[in-house]
Amino acid sequence: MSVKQDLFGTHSDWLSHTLNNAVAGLPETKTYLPDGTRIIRKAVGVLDITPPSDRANPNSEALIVSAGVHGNETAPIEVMNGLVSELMDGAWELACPVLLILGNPQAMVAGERFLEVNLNRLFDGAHRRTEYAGLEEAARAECLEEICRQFAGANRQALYHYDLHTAIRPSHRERFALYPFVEGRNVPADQCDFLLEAEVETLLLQHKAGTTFSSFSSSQLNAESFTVELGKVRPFGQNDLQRFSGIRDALRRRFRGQAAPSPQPPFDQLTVFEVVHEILNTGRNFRFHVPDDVANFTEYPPGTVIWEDDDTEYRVGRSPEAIVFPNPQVPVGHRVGLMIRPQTGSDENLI
Ligand SMILES: O=C(O)CCC(=O)N[C@@H](CCC(=O)O)C(=O)O
Ligand SMILES: [Zn+2]
Repeated sequence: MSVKQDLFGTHSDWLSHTLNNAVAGLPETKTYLPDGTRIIRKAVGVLDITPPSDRANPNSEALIVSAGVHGNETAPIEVMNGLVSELMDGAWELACPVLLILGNPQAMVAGERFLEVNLNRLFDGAHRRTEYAGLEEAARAECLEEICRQFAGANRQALYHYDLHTAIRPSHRERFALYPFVEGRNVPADQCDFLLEAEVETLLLQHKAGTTFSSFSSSQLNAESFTVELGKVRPFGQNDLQRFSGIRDALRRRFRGQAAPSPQPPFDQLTVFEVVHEILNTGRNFRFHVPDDVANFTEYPPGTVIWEDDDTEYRVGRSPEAIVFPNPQVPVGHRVGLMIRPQTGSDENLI
């Protein structure tokens, strides 16, 4: 039997196997590529891939790469599936341990952001909250956390996590990354260069810890983690994958253990914003004053009322602020959007 058959049965590739087994609880399966690379399918949509022990890992790193945490954000899923196919077809050799994750297979089948609850709000233990008991997404978050912990425990190299997404709204900045907040943590310069290599020119620094996948891996696994927004949400088959070649090529370079190129024009300057306010649906007659169709990074002048409820309101402060991820259709307590402004002062959060 071929490696593909071992892992994916009659299905042509990883994505097809994942979509066709989204509700199945398949047992763990292990196989080896002809070059000795070990592939373990830890769960549906989760591959733990380790090069032979005598192969050099020049960048001394282990990588977690995830996509499809939101089921309708399909382009990064297609990018990852393509890289897995290349590896399995022997197009190149893997140099470092990688954990590849398609986050929410059932939502991918449904073509929806999520089924019952937003998976990307359930990490860092939030899946244990009583209101989420018995939900598919809570079980998936728990499963993914455990697999990531095992991977981090088994691979003592520097750990990196890139959680790949696409955005619901159009955006004045096509690609941007979010750096989860961890007390005392600064963005390493080599990670800024990696984002530029992936043609991601904008970085948002979170101002408080959250319950996203990247927050979990950075705070609990000590990974350097980023949520990376790579373009616009589209159904499977409708993505222009050329627009995603930056992340594809940059990830492939890391997987192969090749040296980092120095940033090249036009992708040689990272623009950094800081989150100044997270808008939450307070549930107290919450009113959101940002129109439904507004693009990410739309700027509002000082004094603009962004939201209000029966007790309070939020106005833009002394300098202009921009909105990211505006979405009032979320449950009470969940995020309606982020208010950001260009990073002030020196680059104190960058090293
Ligand atoms: O376009 C949108 O409104 C959402 C896109 C998306 O899924 N973004 C992530 C960002 C996670 C983070 O803050 O690190 C999300 O909302 O989960
Ligand atoms: Zn998303």
